[in-house]
Parts: sequence; structure tokens; C-alpha cells
Amino acid sequence: MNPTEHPPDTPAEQPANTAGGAGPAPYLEVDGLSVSYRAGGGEIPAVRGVSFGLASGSKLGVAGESGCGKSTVALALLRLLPRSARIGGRVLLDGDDVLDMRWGRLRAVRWAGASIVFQGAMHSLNPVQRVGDQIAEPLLVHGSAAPAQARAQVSELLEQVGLPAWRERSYPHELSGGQRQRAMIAMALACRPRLIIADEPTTALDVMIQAQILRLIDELVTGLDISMLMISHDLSVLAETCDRLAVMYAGRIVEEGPADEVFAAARHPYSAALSAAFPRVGDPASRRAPRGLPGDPPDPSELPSGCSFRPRCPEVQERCSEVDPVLWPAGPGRRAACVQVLSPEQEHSAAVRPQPQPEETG
Ligand SMILES: Nc1ncnc2c1ncn2[C@@H]1O[C@H](COP(=O)(O)OP(=O)(O)OP(=O)(O)O)[C@@H](O)[C@H]1O
Repeated sequence: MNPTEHPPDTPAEQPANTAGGAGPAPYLEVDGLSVSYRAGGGEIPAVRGVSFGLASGSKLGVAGESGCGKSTVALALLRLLPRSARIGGRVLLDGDDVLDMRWGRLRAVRWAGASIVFQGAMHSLNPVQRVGDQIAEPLLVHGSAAPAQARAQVSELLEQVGLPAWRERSYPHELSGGQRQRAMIAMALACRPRLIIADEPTTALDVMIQAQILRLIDELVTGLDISMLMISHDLSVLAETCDRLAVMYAGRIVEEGPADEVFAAARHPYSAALSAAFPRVGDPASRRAPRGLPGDPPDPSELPSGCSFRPRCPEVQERCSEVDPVLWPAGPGRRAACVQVLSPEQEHSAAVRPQPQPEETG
């Protein structure tokens, strides 16, 4: 992978520091991240110039519908993308560019610098290996523990995630979905990473178990002072768990800011629609029934001219087909990529670029 390669149709994005203002350098800093997949003789621009920062110990939620590029961002952070992916931009982990790292350094960073909890633990765990051996693996690979020590640490990790120590001898199929996800969390914690990336960690679970797993993740990352990037299509879950939110649409961040504010008073019509689609359960202030958003996200290889959300936007204006807004200040610590947050002067400034591929899709 060549870190200097940008997909040809990827414009530079305004830096969006989601770390939350001045202070120490963020532990994770993503700058102009672009990923395209080679498929069917063409290129699918899955992520288009995404930038954000994550301060040590803080929690950022990344929301958006299926296909908006969330998982691609997560995989790019640890260079876990398939070979068909072309990646550009920078992913700084504690100041070191992951996209530029040599193999040895990259192996050291995975699990120990940052680890990922994927959706659907059944697919992430090896079905023919005992759970304890799988949790011990990162400890042994990183040489941070001798086999006897690793055993003791596995018992401790299992206890931390609420599983009895004897479960180390179980195979994944002997555990329930929630227990498997707990085992995945134990594995992700094994090398005491400074960052956990949780990609839809509760998607495959029923609602009661979802709540337990989310509480567990929240307690662990808070207690151990680990930074977290949590990905979900459910804005209300992220608003409850995270300090800040970034909302993605068609491969870009379209809004970011403090979690409560974005959820309660979105500045981008897409974030508002997501928030309406996922009201907070049990919140008396949120008595509204869920409201779906008509239509589907665009095919990434056939984006409409101007703003990508325009064809579904309930607040669309004429100029939305002409301008393609980047993230722009939308209140203290907030940004949104919508012409509505711009003054007419700003609209003609560098804040707004013409869409590089202006073909109409119908
Ligand atoms: N290996 C691949 N080859 C080609 N296209 C891909 C590949 N992986 C993802 N894509 C495409 O890239 C875009 C972004 O996909 P991605 O999985 O990152 O989205 P997502 O928001 O995580 O969706 P979901 O919530 O369904 O996982 C989609 O259009 C998807 O079809």
C-alpha cells in the first residue's frame, strides 16, 4: 500500500479535530484518509478525505448507515484492509504513521497500541481453538508474557469481562453470543492497548445483551483509561456511550461535535434524520416514535453532483446541486458539512468546492 496514493477523485478535507479543542496531541490523528477499492474494472471510493483526532482517554462514536465507509475507516486504522484497497492520507498513532510503518513496527502496534473488537464474534474467533488459547495468543505473540504467566492473565481477563475462569477451556460454539463477545473483548484488552476500536460490537446480539455488553465496554475503557472509537449505525447508542460523535455519509464525515449536542440538536440534516430514526430508549425527553429516512445512500461510484445527501435531504435547496460543502464550524467544538451552516461569503470561499465528478445519476 502506498500512503501517498490518493484516489484520483478525493479532494483534500478540512482538518476536523474531534479531540475537543486545545490540549495534548491526540493519541489517534487521522488526516485526509481516503480509501478506494478496485472492483469490476473500476474504483469504489469508500472513504473520501476523512480527518479526526481522538484524545487519550476519550471516546468517539462514528455513526452512519450501512455502506457509508465506517468499517473501512476502522480497518484502515490498523492497515487491515484487503489487497484491493488503495489508501491515502495519514493515520498517526501516538505520532507514528501507521500507513507508513514497517512490518515489524506494525505488528507491535496491533493489539498493543490499538486493538479491534469486530461485529459478530463467531466469525472473529477461531471455531477449533479453545477460547483461553485465543485470548493468550496476543500476549505470547507480543512476548509480553511467558506461557504460565499468560494462563494467569487469561483467567484475570475472563474475570474482568464477567466470564468464569473455567471458560478458557471452552470452544466458541459452547458460548452464547454475548459470552463470545465478552471473550473478544478480553482478547482486545489482553495487551493493554491505549485504544480500542469497537466496530458494531453488539449488532448480532439481542437488546438485553446489547445493553450489558455496551455497559461492560464502557466500564472497562473508562476504568482502564483506554481511548475508544466505537462504530455503530445507532446514533442513540453512541450518544450514550461516547464523548463526541462523527456522522459519516457517502464516505465523508458530514458532522462532528460533542455527542449530546449532535444527538439532540444536529446541524446537518442527515445527522438529524439518524437521530430521529434512533430515539433514546427510556429517555423521557425523547418520546417521539422512530422516524425512518426514505431512500438509500448513493452508490459510492455514482455520487450525485453537489452534496451527496441532496437527493434524500428534506431541507434541500437549489444551490445544493452546485456546491459540495466540507466540514465548517457550526458552533463551539462543532462542525457540519452543509450549506446551511455557511454564510453566502463563506459559500464562495475555500469552504465549498465543486464536486469533481459532476455527473447526474438520475
Ligand atoms: N472489499 C471490498 N471490495 C469492494 N468494495 C468494498 C469492499 N469492502 C467494502 N466495500 C464498499 O465500500 C463501501 C463502504 O463499505 P463499509 O463496509 O466500509 O461501510 P460500513 O459503513 O461499514 O457498512 P456496514 O455497516 O454495512 O459494514 C461500500 O460501498 C462497500 O460496498
